[in-house]
Amino acid sequence: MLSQLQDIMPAYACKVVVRFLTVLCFYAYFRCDAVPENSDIPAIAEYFTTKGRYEEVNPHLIDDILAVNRSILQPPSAQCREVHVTAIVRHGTRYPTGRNVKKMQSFYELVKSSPSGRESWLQEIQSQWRMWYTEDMDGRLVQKGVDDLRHLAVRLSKLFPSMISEEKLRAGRIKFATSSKHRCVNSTLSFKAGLAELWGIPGEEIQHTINDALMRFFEKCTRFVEEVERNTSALSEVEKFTQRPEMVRVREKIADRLRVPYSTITNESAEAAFYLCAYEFAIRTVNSPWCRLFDQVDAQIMEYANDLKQFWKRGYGHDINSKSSCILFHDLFGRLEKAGSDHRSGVEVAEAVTVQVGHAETLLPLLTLLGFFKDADRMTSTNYAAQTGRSFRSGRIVPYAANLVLVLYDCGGDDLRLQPLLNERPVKFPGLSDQEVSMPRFQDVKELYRELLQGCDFESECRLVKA
Ligand SMILES: O=P(O)(O)O[C@H]1[C@H](OP(=O)(O)O)[C@@H](OP(=O)(O)O)[C@H](O)[C@@H](O)[C@H]1OP(=O)(O)O
Repeated sequence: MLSQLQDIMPAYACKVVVRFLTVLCFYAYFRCDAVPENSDIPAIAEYFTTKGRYEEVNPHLIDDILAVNRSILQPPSAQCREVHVTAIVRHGTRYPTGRNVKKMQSFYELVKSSPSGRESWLQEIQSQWRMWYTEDMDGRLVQKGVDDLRHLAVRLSKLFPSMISEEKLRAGRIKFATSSKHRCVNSTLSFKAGLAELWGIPGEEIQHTINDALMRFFEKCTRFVEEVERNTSALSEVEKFTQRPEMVRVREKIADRLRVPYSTITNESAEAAFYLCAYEFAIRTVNSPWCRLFDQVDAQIMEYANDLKQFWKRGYGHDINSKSSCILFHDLFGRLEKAGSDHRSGVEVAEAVTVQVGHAETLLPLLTLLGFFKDADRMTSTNYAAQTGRSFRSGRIVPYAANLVLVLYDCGGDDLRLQPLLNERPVKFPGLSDQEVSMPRFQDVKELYRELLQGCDFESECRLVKA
């Protein structure tokens, strides 16, 4: 090329042109290339929201899945004894739902028919990777999800050895309840199997009940179903965000990386690409080539899009979202109250431990009702830039196997304490000031939620008010 150039221009000019063309070629190559990945964990794994692994919230478990740190539990005095433990748990890692498998299959066909990639990651998708997801997977629990719950059971028994114990299990003082969905039932069986293996007892002897009134309250709450679930305008901010510049740019960058027209990449395409990256990692622990379609900025925008859905469908977006969990709130505090009064009157607490297995949409409305992760500004389609520091990040709150654990302690002299933990880390009840010192008094917690304890009636909250 240089010789041809020299025929038409002076030598010094040739060098300038060649240098410019070289820089241009490098720019062209890297402009379309995806994010360089050289680790087992996708650089964007923290942004997978409700499709994220539990380990991203507790990275110490990557090296030791059974690691616990009992020093995080700091009762105010050595005489404090656990009276009752309640764990409300999301099921473990699961397959995509049928609806998302369809999106993923369509996007895979689109990428297969895109121009042959020069990049190794695109060549891998187009010539090696095979679509293995099928619609009949339908959100079922995967082996990783079985392990998630088995390991959680062992860790919680190590954290609370006097409560989650073989003795209490054999005495029938550990009760299990689950959503009827197969992913939750199988998660419950896995949790029980974890304990059975730990203590060498047959797992099938441990009973559990199906309780959708508690674990799937959102289906039973008529006002939620009519005003949110079946009302597309309830999620209007979610829809609007798909047309905002941030999300438009994400789609354009995917199109650039695939060298297809911008019109080819729809919002469902971007979702499907993100899900393929997230599920390949969560289910197979593979940093798949699909993740190369997103850089960190793209992933943060995809995270916001899903958090926006969780905010408006399960969180602070609509009051009925949290009020639909009143039935679970009263079940929880009613049991704590009974355990406290039985213990104080010298009666054995019949239900020492309760394990309830549900969904992300079981936990998020309850956490919202309790005031957790409430930010100063509501999440909308237009304030993404101002929300980058938000606390309402669903991947940090309800990853697979997420768990809200409440421990009631008797510290003597009528001093009952209540310690909340989320994903095995102590959290502070929002609005209680003196928690810096130690776990709050149960009485102070009840005072904090007095209005809810006296009201929050599921039937009246969920009754559809005639227009
Ligand atoms: O986007 P999908 O279809 O996966 O959404 C699922 C929910 O999954 P999530 O949004 O939480 O990742 C699923 O919640 P899960 O805790 O059971 O995984 C929910 O049960 C299912 O109905 C879908 O929720 P949606 O709100 O109906 O989209």
